Amino acid sequence: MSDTPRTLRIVIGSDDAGLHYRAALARDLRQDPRVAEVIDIGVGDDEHTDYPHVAVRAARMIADGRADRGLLICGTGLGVAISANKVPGIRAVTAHDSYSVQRGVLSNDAQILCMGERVIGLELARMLVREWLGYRFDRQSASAAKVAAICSYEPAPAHAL
Ligand SMILES: O=C(CO)[C@H](O)COP(=O)(O)O
Repeated sequence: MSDTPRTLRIVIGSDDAGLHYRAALARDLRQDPRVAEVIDIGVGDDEHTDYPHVAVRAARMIADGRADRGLLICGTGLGVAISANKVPGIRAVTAHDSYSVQRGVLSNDAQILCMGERVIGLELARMLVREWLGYRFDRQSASAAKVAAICSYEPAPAHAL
C-alpha cells in the first residue's frame, strides 16, 4: 500500500441496507475534483449480498493497491468495519461525526470509512465524506508510531513463518 495520493481512487460498496446512500455518495464522489476514480462494487438494487463479502472485497482492493480508500455503507456501519478489518493491513473505522472522521485519518490512518444508512442523515453523511476527502495522514506525526504499533500486531504472512 502506497502513500495516499492527492487524487484518490475510491472503492465504494454497501449491502442492501446501505444502497441508497451508496448511490448518492458515489454520485458526489464522481463530481469531486479530488477523486480520480470511483469503483462501485455494489450491491445492485435487485441483489442481496451479505455485508461481510462486500466489505472484504473492498478491503482487498485497497490491500492489493487497486484503490486508495474505501467507503462502506451498511445499516449501522458496524458490520462492514468489522469485516473489512479482517483483511491484513486494513484499518476501517465507523464514524458519524466530524471529529471522528478527521481522527480516523489523522490518528489511525484508516483507509476505509464506514457509515450506517439507518443511523445518520444523508446530508450529514455527504458533508462528512467531503471532509474525509480532505484529510491525509502525516507519517511524521506523533500518531505514526501508534499506527505502526497496530500494524505490529498483524499476524505474520504464512510464507514468513
Ligand atoms: O448493519 C448491518 C450490519 O452491521 C447490516 O446492514 C444489517 O445486518 P443485520 O442486522 O444482521 O441484518
